[in-house]
Amino acid sequence: MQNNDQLDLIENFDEAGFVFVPFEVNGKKVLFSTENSNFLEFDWKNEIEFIETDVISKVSSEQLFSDKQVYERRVEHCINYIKESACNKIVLSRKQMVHFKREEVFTVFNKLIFKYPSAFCYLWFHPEIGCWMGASPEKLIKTENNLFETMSLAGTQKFKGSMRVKWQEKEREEQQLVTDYIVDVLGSLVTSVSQPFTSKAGGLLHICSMIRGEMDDMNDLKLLIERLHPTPAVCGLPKDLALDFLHKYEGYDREFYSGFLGELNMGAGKCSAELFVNLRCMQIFPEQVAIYVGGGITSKSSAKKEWEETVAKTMTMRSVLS
Ligand SMILES: C=C(O[C@H]1C=CC=C(C(=O)O)[C@@H]1O)C(=O)O
Repeated sequence: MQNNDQLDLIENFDEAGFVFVPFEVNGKKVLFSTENSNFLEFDWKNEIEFIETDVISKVSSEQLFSDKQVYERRVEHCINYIKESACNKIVLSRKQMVHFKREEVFTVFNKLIFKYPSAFCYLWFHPEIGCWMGASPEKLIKTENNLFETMSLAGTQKFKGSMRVKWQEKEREEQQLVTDYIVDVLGSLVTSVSQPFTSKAGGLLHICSMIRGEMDDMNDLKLLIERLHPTPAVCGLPKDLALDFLHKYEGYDREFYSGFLGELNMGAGKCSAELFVNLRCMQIFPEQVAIYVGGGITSKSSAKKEWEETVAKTMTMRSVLS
């Protein structure tokens, strides 16, 4: 917890503290520095209790109907653009407004950490930026001295009780594009790439590959981040064309959704970091929340399925809001 209300920004990723970085590379990169923060520790497993219910927070059917029409039209436009341009993939997204009582923020966060023990769960607030909460399944980068690990995560289907699932060509291709991009931008730093495997994130399954490597200098974290962010798991390929499309047609500002966040322990002889992509997240307002969701569009996408995928992704947050 930062012990003042200053807004400290980060530039070089050679600091120590907790970073919160938006999707746009030129946006404000916020740092809660270790120096200006107090640390509170508690064993949440003994402190809180979560009773699972089947209640999902409601969105009116009129709202869903109009959101669906707008999103499906955007997806169709995106598919046509991909077919006619040099773009292979664009990760289109939207935000879903859901009713919420701000007083419930800590109850909701308790539910989140209980429900998604393997995700990176966070609750973040700064008076000048606002309040965000999320349960990210995607590691952007983890470093320890000069060793690093990153992840290629893409392709989505609902978890229906088994991890032994079949992946369609569209999902396999879309994940391979992310792996190829990461291997390409990190070049000779990469030492190993795992086979793709199925990974579970709440009620969803994704295809994942782990990519590991060695930095020439253990202070090269900034360089790695600049090469990786935003990856084609949240933006698209080629990056400049995808970004241009998103700026023109996505229709809203992503702010911190699909940016990244996490701990930096750099300087004073220390060199480690663990940063996560800000997915499965929401922005909290006094009476409602904005849940952010997206999906990778390729020439093989269907607008209806892409809508359904984003609805399934909203459930990660909606199922703790009830
Ligand atoms: C962009 C999101 O997910 C990414 C990560 C995993 C699977 C994805 C997909 O199947 O499209 C996305 O690339 C999101 O959850 O908002």
